[in-house]
Amino acid sequence: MNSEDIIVIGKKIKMPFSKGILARSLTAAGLKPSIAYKLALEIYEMLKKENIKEIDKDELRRRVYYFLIEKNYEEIAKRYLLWRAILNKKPISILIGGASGVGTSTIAFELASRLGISSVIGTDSIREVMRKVISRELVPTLYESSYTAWKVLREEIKDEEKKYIIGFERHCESVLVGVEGVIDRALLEGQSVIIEGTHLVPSLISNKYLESPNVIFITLTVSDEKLHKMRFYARGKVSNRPTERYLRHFKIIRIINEYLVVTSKKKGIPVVENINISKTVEECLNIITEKLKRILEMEGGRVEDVLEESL
Ligand SMILES: Nc1ncnc2c1ncn2[C@@H]1O[C@H](COP(=O)(O)OP(=O)(O)O)[C@@H](O)[C@H]1O
Ligand SMILES: O=C(O)[C@@H](COP(=O)(O)O)OP(=O)(O)O
Repeated sequence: MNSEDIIVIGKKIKMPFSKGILARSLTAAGLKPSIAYKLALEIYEMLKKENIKEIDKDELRRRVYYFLIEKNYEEIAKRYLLWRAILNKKPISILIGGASGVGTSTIAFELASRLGISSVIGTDSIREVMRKVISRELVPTLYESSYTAWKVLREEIKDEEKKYIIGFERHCESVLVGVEGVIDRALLEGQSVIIEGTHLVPSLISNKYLESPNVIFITLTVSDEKLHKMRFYARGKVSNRPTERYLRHFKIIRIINEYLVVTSKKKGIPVVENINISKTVEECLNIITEKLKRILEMEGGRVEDVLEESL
Protein backbone atom coordinates (compact mmCIF):
# COMPACT_ATOMS: atom_id res chain seq x y z
CA MET A 1 0.00 0.00 0.00
CA ASN A 2 1.14 3.51 -0.80
CA SER A 3 1.53 5.99 2.09
CA GLU A 4 -0.68 8.38 0.09
CA ASP A 5 -3.58 5.91 0.09
CA ILE A 6 -6.67 6.25 2.24
CA ILE A 7 -7.15 2.86 3.89
CA VAL A 8 -10.65 1.38 3.95
CA ILE A 9 -11.15 -0.98 6.89
CA GLY A 10 -13.62 -3.80 6.35
CA LYS A 11 -14.67 -6.62 8.69
CA LYS A 12 -12.12 -8.99 7.22
CA ILE A 13 -9.65 -6.96 5.19
CA LYS A 14 -8.06 -3.56 4.81
CA MET A 15 -7.59 -2.13 1.35
CA PRO A 16 -6.67 1.18 -0.28
CA PHE A 17 -9.61 3.38 -1.28
CA SER A 18 -10.50 2.55 -4.89
CA LYS A 19 -12.38 5.12 -6.96
CA GLY A 20 -13.13 2.34 -9.44
CA ILE A 21 -14.82 0.09 -6.87
CA LEU A 22 -16.87 2.96 -5.49
CA ALA A 23 -17.82 4.12 -9.00
CA ARG A 24 -19.02 0.61 -9.87
CA SER A 25 -21.28 0.38 -6.85
CA LEU A 26 -22.67 3.83 -7.67
CA THR A 27 -23.34 2.62 -11.20
CA ALA A 28 -25.18 -0.39 -9.76
CA ALA A 29 -27.40 2.04 -7.88
CA GLY A 30 -28.34 3.61 -11.22
CA LEU A 31 -25.81 6.37 -12.02
CA LYS A 32 -24.27 6.68 -15.46
CA PRO A 33 -20.65 5.37 -15.34
CA SER A 34 -19.18 8.78 -16.24
CA ILE A 35 -21.10 10.56 -13.44
CA ALA A 36 -20.38 7.70 -11.02
CA TYR A 37 -16.66 8.04 -11.61
CA LYS A 38 -16.79 11.83 -11.27
CA LEU A 39 -18.62 11.54 -7.93
CA ALA A 40 -16.26 8.80 -6.69
CA LEU A 41 -13.38 11.14 -7.42
CA GLU A 42 -15.12 14.00 -5.57
CA ILE A 43 -15.70 11.76 -2.54
CA TYR A 44 -12.05 10.75 -2.59
CA GLU A 45 -10.96 14.38 -2.75
CA MET A 46 -13.33 15.32 0.07
CA LEU A 47 -11.79 12.64 2.34
CA LYS A 48 -8.29 13.71 1.36
CA LYS A 49 -9.11 17.33 2.16
CA GLU A 50 -10.25 16.27 5.63
CA ASN A 51 -6.90 14.55 5.98
CA ILE A 52 -8.53 11.16 6.61
CA LYS A 53 -5.96 8.38 6.54
CA GLU A 54 -8.18 5.44 7.50
CA ILE A 55 -11.92 4.98 7.26
CA ASP A 56 -14.24 2.22 8.41
CA LYS A 57 -16.40 0.70 5.64
CA ASP A 58 -19.63 1.50 7.53
CA GLU A 59 -18.51 5.10 7.92
CA LEU A 60 -17.57 5.31 4.24
CA ARG A 61 -21.02 3.99 3.30
CA ARG A 62 -22.65 6.67 5.45
CA ARG A 63 -20.48 9.39 3.96
CA VAL A 64 -21.31 8.28 0.41
CA TYR A 65 -25.03 8.21 1.25
CA TYR A 66 -25.09 11.76 2.62
CA PHE A 67 -22.87 12.99 -0.20
CA LEU A 68 -25.41 11.67 -2.74
CA ILE A 69 -28.32 13.25 -0.84
CA GLU A 70 -26.49 16.57 -0.82
CA LYS A 71 -26.04 16.32 -4.57
CA ASN A 72 -29.80 15.71 -4.97
CA TYR A 73 -29.48 12.04 -5.91
CA GLU A 74 -31.96 10.87 -3.30
CA GLU A 75 -33.24 7.76 -5.12
CA ILE A 76 -29.72 6.68 -6.06
CA ALA A 77 -28.62 7.19 -2.45
CA LYS A 78 -31.41 4.93 -1.18
CA ARG A 79 -30.66 2.24 -3.70
CA TYR A 80 -26.96 2.39 -2.95
CA LEU A 81 -27.59 1.94 0.74
CA LEU A 82 -30.20 -0.78 0.28
CA TRP A 83 -27.77 -2.82 -1.77
CA ARG A 84 -24.90 -2.42 0.65
CA ALA A 85 -27.16 -3.16 3.62
CA ILE A 86 -28.69 -6.27 2.07
CA LEU A 87 -25.47 -7.72 0.75
CA ASN A 88 -23.90 -7.17 4.16
CA LYS A 89 -26.80 -8.84 5.94
CA LYS A 90 -27.70 -11.81 3.81
CA PRO A 91 -25.86 -13.88 1.26
CA ILE A 92 -27.58 -14.13 -2.10
CA SER A 93 -27.04 -16.50 -5.01
CA ILE A 94 -27.80 -14.99 -8.39
CA LEU A 95 -28.36 -17.46 -11.23
CA ILE A 96 -27.95 -16.17 -14.81
CA GLY A 97 -29.13 -18.79 -17.29
CA GLY A 98 -29.60 -18.84 -21.06
CA ALA A 99 -28.58 -20.80 -24.15
CA SER A 100 -24.96 -20.84 -25.27
CA GLY A 101 -23.87 -17.47 -26.67
CA VAL A 102 -26.69 -15.30 -25.33
CA GLY A 103 -24.24 -13.58 -22.98
CA THR A 104 -24.57 -15.20 -19.55
CA SER A 105 -20.86 -14.88 -18.68
CA THR A 106 -20.59 -11.30 -19.94
CA ILE A 107 -23.62 -10.15 -17.94
CA ALA A 108 -22.65 -12.17 -14.84
CA PHE A 109 -19.24 -10.48 -14.70
CA GLU A 110 -20.78 -7.03 -15.17
CA LEU A 111 -23.27 -7.66 -12.37
CA ALA A 112 -20.55 -9.02 -10.09
CA SER A 113 -18.42 -5.96 -10.63
CA ARG A 114 -21.29 -3.52 -9.94
CA LEU A 115 -22.53 -5.40 -6.88
CA GLY A 116 -19.09 -6.08 -5.46
CA ILE A 117 -19.65 -9.86 -5.51
CA SER A 118 -16.29 -11.50 -5.89
CA SER A 119 -17.37 -14.99 -6.77
CA VAL A 120 -18.62 -15.82 -10.27
CA ILE A 121 -18.83 -19.48 -11.25
CA GLY A 122 -19.56 -20.78 -14.74
CA THR A 123 -21.63 -23.94 -15.01
CA ASP A 124 -19.15 -25.23 -17.58
CA SER A 125 -16.52 -25.30 -14.80
CA ILE A 126 -18.95 -27.17 -12.56
CA ARG A 127 -19.48 -29.55 -15.49
CA GLU A 128 -15.72 -30.23 -15.58
CA VAL A 129 -15.79 -31.12 -11.88
CA MET A 130 -18.77 -33.44 -12.38
CA ARG A 131 -16.93 -35.18 -15.22
CA LYS A 132 -14.21 -36.08 -12.72
CA VAL A 133 -16.68 -37.81 -10.42
CA ILE A 134 -19.17 -39.37 -12.86
CA SER A 135 -17.85 -41.75 -15.53
CA ARG A 136 -18.65 -41.49 -19.22
CA GLU A 137 -20.13 -45.01 -19.07
CA LEU A 138 -22.58 -43.96 -16.37
CA VAL A 139 -23.71 -40.62 -17.86
CA PRO A 140 -22.50 -40.28 -21.46
CA THR A 141 -24.50 -37.06 -22.02
CA LEU A 142 -22.35 -35.27 -19.45
CA TYR A 143 -19.33 -35.66 -21.72
CA GLU A 144 -21.03 -33.90 -24.63
CA SER A 145 -21.95 -30.25 -25.10
CA SER A 146 -25.47 -29.08 -24.28
CA TYR A 147 -26.31 -29.09 -27.99
CA THR A 148 -24.73 -32.47 -28.87
CA ALA A 149 -25.88 -34.55 -25.89
CA TRP A 150 -28.78 -36.01 -27.94
CA LYS A 151 -26.22 -37.95 -29.99
CA VAL A 152 -25.45 -40.32 -27.10
CA LEU A 153 -28.99 -40.93 -25.83
CA ARG A 154 -29.55 -44.62 -25.24
CA GLU A 155 -33.19 -44.60 -26.31
CA GLU A 156 -34.45 -43.81 -29.75
CA ILE A 157 -36.59 -40.67 -29.98
CA LYS A 158 -38.34 -40.03 -33.28
CA ASP A 159 -39.39 -36.41 -32.75
CA GLU A 160 -36.27 -34.33 -33.51
CA GLU A 161 -36.95 -31.37 -31.21
CA LYS A 162 -37.90 -33.67 -28.37
CA LYS A 163 -34.66 -35.58 -28.87
CA TYR A 164 -32.55 -32.40 -28.63
CA ILE A 165 -34.36 -31.26 -25.51
CA ILE A 166 -34.13 -34.63 -23.75
CA GLY A 167 -30.42 -34.77 -24.60
CA PHE A 168 -29.99 -31.24 -23.24
CA GLU A 169 -31.85 -32.08 -20.02
CA ARG A 170 -29.83 -35.26 -19.40
CA HIS A 171 -26.65 -33.25 -19.96
CA CYS A 172 -27.74 -30.61 -17.45
CA GLU A 173 -29.12 -32.90 -14.74
CA SER A 174 -25.77 -33.95 -13.34
CA VAL A 175 -24.28 -30.45 -13.70
CA LEU A 176 -27.17 -29.16 -11.59
CA VAL A 177 -26.19 -31.48 -8.74
CA GLY A 178 -22.94 -29.52 -8.61
CA VAL A 179 -24.73 -26.17 -8.99
CA GLU A 180 -26.99 -26.93 -6.02
CA GLY A 181 -23.91 -27.90 -4.01
CA VAL A 182 -22.29 -24.55 -4.79
CA ILE A 183 -25.44 -22.67 -3.70
CA ASP A 184 -25.65 -24.69 -0.44
CA ARG A 185 -22.03 -23.99 0.36
CA ALA A 186 -22.29 -20.27 -0.41
CA LEU A 187 -25.38 -19.87 1.78
CA LEU A 188 -23.74 -21.83 4.59
CA GLU A 189 -20.64 -19.65 4.45
CA GLY A 190 -22.67 -16.46 4.22
CA GLN A 191 -21.09 -15.58 0.86
CA SER A 192 -22.86 -14.14 -2.17
CA VAL A 193 -22.20 -15.83 -5.48
CA ILE A 194 -23.21 -15.49 -9.13
CA ILE A 195 -23.59 -18.71 -11.11
CA GLU A 196 -23.94 -18.43 -14.88
CA GLY A 197 -24.39 -20.72 -17.84
CA THR A 198 -26.60 -22.74 -20.07
CA HIS A 199 -27.13 -25.57 -17.57
CA LEU A 200 -29.47 -23.57 -15.34
CA VAL A 201 -32.71 -25.21 -16.46
CA PRO A 202 -35.71 -23.88 -14.45
CA SER A 203 -37.67 -27.14 -14.72
CA LEU A 204 -34.76 -29.17 -13.31
CA ILE A 205 -33.69 -27.03 -10.36
CA SER A 206 -35.38 -28.12 -7.11
CA ASN A 207 -38.17 -25.91 -5.86
CA LYS A 208 -36.20 -25.54 -2.65
CA TYR A 209 -33.84 -23.22 -4.54
CA LEU A 210 -36.43 -21.60 -6.80
CA GLU A 211 -38.49 -20.61 -3.79
CA SER A 212 -35.59 -19.60 -1.57
CA PRO A 213 -35.57 -15.88 -0.74
CA ASN A 214 -31.79 -15.97 -1.09
CA VAL A 215 -31.78 -17.23 -4.66
CA ILE A 216 -32.50 -14.90 -7.59
CA PHE A 217 -32.86 -16.51 -11.01
CA ILE A 218 -32.85 -14.64 -14.33
CA THR A 219 -32.85 -16.14 -17.83
CA LEU A 220 -31.23 -14.25 -20.69
CA THR A 221 -32.26 -14.54 -24.30
CA VAL A 222 -31.51 -13.03 -27.70
CA SER A 223 -34.72 -13.26 -29.73
CA ASP A 224 -33.09 -12.07 -32.92
CA GLU A 225 -31.42 -15.10 -34.56
CA LYS A 226 -28.99 -13.03 -36.61
CA LEU A 227 -27.77 -11.14 -33.55
CA HIS A 228 -27.35 -14.39 -31.62
CA LYS A 229 -25.29 -15.84 -34.48
CA MET A 230 -23.06 -12.75 -34.57
CA ARG A 231 -22.19 -13.25 -30.90
CA PHE A 232 -20.38 -16.49 -31.80
CA TYR A 233 -18.24 -14.62 -34.33
CA ALA A 234 -17.43 -12.01 -31.67
CA ARG A 235 -16.55 -14.67 -29.11
CA GLY A 236 -14.46 -16.65 -31.62
CA LYS A 237 -12.19 -13.60 -32.05
CA VAL A 238 -11.33 -13.27 -28.37
CA SER A 239 -11.34 -16.89 -27.16
CA ASN A 240 -10.28 -20.23 -28.50
CA ARG A 241 -13.83 -21.50 -28.75
CA PRO A 242 -14.27 -22.18 -32.45
CA THR A 243 -17.14 -20.17 -33.98
CA GLU A 244 -17.65 -22.91 -36.55
CA ARG A 245 -18.67 -25.50 -33.92
CA TYR A 246 -21.44 -23.28 -32.54
CA LEU A 247 -22.68 -22.27 -35.98
CA ARG A 248 -22.88 -25.92 -37.01
CA HIS A 249 -25.18 -26.58 -34.06
CA PHE A 250 -26.92 -23.23 -34.19
CA LYS A 251 -30.36 -24.69 -34.99
CA ILE A 252 -30.22 -26.79 -31.80
CA ILE A 253 -28.88 -23.90 -29.71
CA ARG A 254 -31.92 -21.86 -30.87
CA ILE A 255 -34.25 -24.72 -29.84
CA ILE A 256 -32.58 -24.74 -26.40
CA ASN A 257 -32.94 -20.94 -26.22
CA GLU A 258 -36.68 -21.19 -26.95
CA TYR A 259 -37.08 -24.03 -24.46
CA LEU A 260 -35.35 -22.06 -21.69
CA VAL A 261 -37.52 -19.00 -22.37
CA VAL A 262 -40.76 -21.00 -22.29
CA THR A 263 -39.89 -22.99 -19.14
CA SER A 264 -38.66 -19.84 -17.38
CA LYS A 265 -41.94 -18.07 -18.07
CA LYS A 266 -43.89 -21.10 -16.84
CA LYS A 267 -41.93 -21.04 -13.59
CA GLY A 268 -42.27 -17.28 -13.16
CA ILE A 269 -38.56 -16.66 -13.77
CA PRO A 270 -37.90 -13.27 -15.43
CA VAL A 271 -36.57 -13.40 -18.99
CA VAL A 272 -34.33 -10.54 -20.10
CA GLU A 273 -33.49 -9.71 -23.69
CA ASN A 274 -29.71 -9.18 -23.99
CA ILE A 275 -29.25 -6.70 -26.82
CA ASN A 276 -27.35 -3.86 -25.20
CA ILE A 277 -25.03 -4.73 -22.29
CA SER A 278 -25.79 -1.70 -20.11
CA LYS A 279 -29.55 -1.99 -20.64
CA THR A 280 -29.44 -5.71 -19.81
CA VAL A 281 -27.43 -5.06 -16.65
CA GLU A 282 -29.80 -2.27 -15.65
CA GLU A 283 -32.81 -4.53 -16.14
CA CYS A 284 -31.19 -7.34 -14.14
CA LEU A 285 -30.35 -4.89 -11.33
CA ASN A 286 -33.97 -3.69 -11.26
CA ILE A 287 -35.23 -7.27 -11.01
CA ILE A 288 -32.77 -8.05 -8.22
CA THR A 289 -33.59 -4.87 -6.27
CA GLU A 290 -37.35 -5.44 -6.53
CA LYS A 291 -36.98 -9.03 -5.34
CA LEU A 292 -34.85 -7.97 -2.38
CA LYS A 293 -37.38 -5.31 -1.41
CA ARG A 294 -40.19 -7.90 -1.54
CA ILE A 295 -38.17 -10.29 0.61
CA LEU A 296 -37.57 -7.59 3.18
CA GLU A 297 -41.27 -6.79 3.29
CA MET A 298 -42.21 -10.49 3.54
CA GLU A 299 -39.93 -10.78 6.53
CA GLY A 300 -41.89 -7.99 8.14
CA GLY A 301 -39.13 -5.41 7.66
CA ARG A 302 -39.48 -2.05 5.96
CA VAL A 303 -37.01 -0.74 3.44
CA GLU A 304 -36.88 2.54 5.41
CA ASP A 305 -35.94 0.67 8.61
CA VAL A 306 -33.11 -1.17 6.88
CA LEU A 307 -31.84 2.12 5.54
CA GLU A 308 -32.04 3.75 8.93
CA GLU A 309 -30.34 0.80 10.62
CA SER A 310 -27.40 0.99 8.27
CA LEU A 311 -26.86 4.70 8.77
N1 LIG B 1 -25.28 -7.26 -24.96
C1 LIG B 1 -24.23 -7.61 -25.71
N2 LIG B 1 -23.86 -6.82 -26.76
C2 LIG B 1 -22.83 -7.15 -27.55
N3 LIG B 1 -22.07 -8.24 -27.38
C3 LIG B 1 -22.37 -9.06 -26.35
C4 LIG B 1 -23.46 -8.79 -25.46
N4 LIG B 1 -23.51 -9.78 -24.54
C5 LIG B 1 -22.50 -10.63 -24.86
N5 LIG B 1 -21.83 -10.19 -25.93
C6 LIG B 1 -20.69 -10.85 -26.60
O1 LIG B 1 -21.20 -12.06 -27.19
C7 LIG B 1 -20.27 -13.13 -27.05
C8 LIG B 1 -20.92 -14.30 -26.30
O2 LIG B 1 -21.17 -13.91 -24.96
P1 LIG B 1 -20.83 -14.85 -23.71
O3 LIG B 1 -21.04 -14.03 -22.49
O4 LIG B 1 -19.54 -15.54 -23.90
O5 LIG B 1 -22.04 -15.91 -23.86
P2 LIG B 1 -22.43 -17.19 -23.00
O6 LIG B 1 -21.62 -17.16 -21.75
O7 LIG B 1 -23.90 -17.01 -22.76
O8 LIG B 1 -22.16 -18.35 -23.89
C9 LIG B 1 -19.06 -12.55 -26.34
O9 LIG B 1 -18.08 -12.22 -27.30
C10 LIG B 1 -19.59 -11.30 -25.64
O10 LIG B 1 -18.60 -10.32 -25.45
O1 LIG C 1 -22.32 -27.11 -23.71
C1 LIG C 1 -22.41 -25.94 -24.08
O2 LIG C 1 -23.45 -25.44 -24.56
C2 LIG C 1 -21.25 -24.96 -23.93
C3 LIG C 1 -21.60 -24.11 -22.72
O3 LIG C 1 -20.80 -22.98 -22.62
P1 LIG C 1 -21.30 -21.48 -22.99
O4 LIG C 1 -21.32 -21.38 -24.47
O5 LIG C 1 -22.65 -21.26 -22.39
O6 LIG C 1 -20.25 -20.58 -22.36
O7 LIG C 1 -20.00 -25.57 -23.69
P2 LIG C 1 -19.05 -26.30 -24.81
O8 LIG C 1 -19.26 -27.77 -24.63
O9 LIG C 1 -19.47 -25.81 -26.15
O10 LIG C 1 -17.66 -25.90 -24.44
